[in-house]
Amino acid sequence: MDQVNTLIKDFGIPKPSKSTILSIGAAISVSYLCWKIIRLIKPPRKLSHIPHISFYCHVKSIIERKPYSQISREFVMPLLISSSTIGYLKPDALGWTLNITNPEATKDFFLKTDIYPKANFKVGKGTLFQNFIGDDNIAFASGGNEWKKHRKLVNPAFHKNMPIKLFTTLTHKVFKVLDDANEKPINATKLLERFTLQAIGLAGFGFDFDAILNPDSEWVTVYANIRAGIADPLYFVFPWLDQKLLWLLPKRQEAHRLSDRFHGMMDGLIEEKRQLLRQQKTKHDQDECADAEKDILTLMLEAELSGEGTLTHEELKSNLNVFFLAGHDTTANALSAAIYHLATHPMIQQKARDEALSILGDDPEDVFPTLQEIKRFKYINQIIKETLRFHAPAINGLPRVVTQDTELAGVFLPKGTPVLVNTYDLHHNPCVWTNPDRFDPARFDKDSDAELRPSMSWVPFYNGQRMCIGMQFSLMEQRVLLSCLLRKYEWRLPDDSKHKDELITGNIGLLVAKDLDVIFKRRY
Ligand code: HEM
Repeated sequence: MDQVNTLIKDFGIPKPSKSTILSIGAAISVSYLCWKIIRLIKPPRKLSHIPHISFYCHVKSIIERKPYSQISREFVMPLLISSSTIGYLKPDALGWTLNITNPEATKDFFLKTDIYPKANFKVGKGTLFQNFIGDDNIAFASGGNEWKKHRKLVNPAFHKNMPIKLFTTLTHKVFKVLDDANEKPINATKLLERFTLQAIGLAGFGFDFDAILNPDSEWVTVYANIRAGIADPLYFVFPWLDQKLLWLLPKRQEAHRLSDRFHGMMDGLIEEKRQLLRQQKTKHDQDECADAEKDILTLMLEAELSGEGTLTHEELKSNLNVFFLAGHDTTANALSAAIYHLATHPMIQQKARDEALSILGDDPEDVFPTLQEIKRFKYINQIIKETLRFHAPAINGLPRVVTQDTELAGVFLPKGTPVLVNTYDLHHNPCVWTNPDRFDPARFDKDSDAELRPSMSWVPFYNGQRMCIGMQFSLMEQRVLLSCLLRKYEWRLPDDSKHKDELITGNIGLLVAKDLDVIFKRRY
C-alpha cells in the first residue's frame, strides 16, 4: 500500500477518495459477475466450432416441464440436420457439456478411457443423497484401480445371478393386481415401479419390500420418502441446506432419519448373510440354492471368501445402494414404454403375443417360462430393443472430462471439456436412423439391413469398460414380465388418455412416463 501511495505521489495522481475506491470495487464486482453470467449462458470460445442450444431455451423448457422428446425435436434435431456434427453443447452440472449424437464419436468416447475417464463424482458430504448412497462405489469411481477393485468383486455376482423364477413369481403378483382392477384403468407406471422395486430388493440383497401387493407397506413408504427427499430440486440447488441448516428443518431431518433406518436394515442383512456363509463354510453344508437364484449380496460375499478381493462394509453397502437406485427405475421406465408402444400398436402387440403363445403354450393357466424358452423369443427381444432405442430410460450417463487437448472424430476438444453420450438424441438422430420417430421393432430383425448400421448406434446401457453391469439382469426381467403379460392379457390406453399422441415423460436424467394409465383385459 505504501508503494502505491509513493507511486501516486511520484506521478502526481490525486489520492482517490473513499467513494472512488468503492466505485472501482463495484465495477470490478459487476464485471466479474457479467463474466460469470456470460460464461454461464454462452459456450466458451474454444468450443465455438460446435453448435449449441440456447441457454434460455434449455432452461425454459426444463422449467415448463416439456417432455424430453419435445425438447429434442424442437432444439436438438434441427442442429443435427443442419450441420454434420458429432453432437452439440448444452449447459449441465459441469458447465457447457458436449452431448455426443454420432456413432463414430460415441465409439471413440467409450473406447479411449484414458482420454475420457469418468469425471470424479463426489457427492456433497452431509447431503441426503450422500447419506443414502455413500461415495465409494462402482458407479462413482472415476476409473483405474479404484474402479477395478469394485468391478472385480461385483462382476462374478452379476454373471451368476439370473433369477428367472423370482421374476416369474413376482409377475404372478402383478397379475393379481391386474385381475383385481377388473378392466378398469390402472396406473402402469406405478405398478411397474413396484414390480422392479420388489425384484431388486429380493434379487439384490434378499429383502422383501412387499411392494406389488402392498403399495403402502412399511419399507415401500420409507424408501418412497427417501427417494422424494433425494429428488427434491431445492436441495440439489442449495446442498448447504442439508449440510449447514439441517437443524432448522425438521421435515428434512426426518428424511435423514429414514435413510439411517434403511442403512440399519442393510447392516443387519449384510451381517446375517456373512454369518450364514461362515456357518455353511464350517459345516461344509451342501449348497442347495442354484447360483442363478442367489441374491447379489450373497454372491459378492462368496466371491470375497473365494479370494476375488475385499470391500469394506461401507463400500459393500454403497454398491448395494447403487444397484438398488440404478436397477429399478431404469427397468420400470423401459417396461412402461414397452407397454405403451404395444398398447398403441395393436398389430405389433398381437404378433408378440403369437410368439409368446407359440413358445409358452396357450393353456388357460399361468406358466413359469424357462431360460431355454426365453432364449427363443425373437420378436419380443426386438420390441425390447426398439423400446430401449425409442425411449432410452437414461437420457445420458455421467459426464467424462477430457484429460488432454484432443480430436474426437475429427473435431477439436480442449482439455477440461465435459463430454457425455446423449443416448436419446443419438437414438433419434435422422442421420443414423431411418424414420427415428416411428416405433418399428423390425429394425432389429437380424435378417434386415438394420444390422448394417454403424456400431455404437444403439447404446441404452452405454458401452466399453463402464457399460451397465445390470444389462442382462434387466433384459431378463423385461422378457419374463412382457411374455407372461402377453399370454394372459390384451391391453390398450383409455379413450381419454393424455398419452394418446405420444408418451409424456420427464426431461432430466431418467425418462419416466407420467402416470400411464392402461386397461388390461384377461384372455383366460
Ligand atoms: C433398462 C435398464 C437399465 C439401463 C437403461 C441402464 C443404463 C445404464 C447406463 C447408461 C450406465 C452407464 C452410466 C455411466 O457410465 O455414466 C449404467 C451403469 C450401471 N448400471 Fe445400469 N441400467 C439399467 C439397469 C441396471 C440394473 C438392473 C442394474 C443393477 C441391478 C444396473 C446397475 C448399474 C451399475 C452398477 C452401473 C455402473 C457400472 C460401472 O461404472 O462399472 N443397471 N447403466
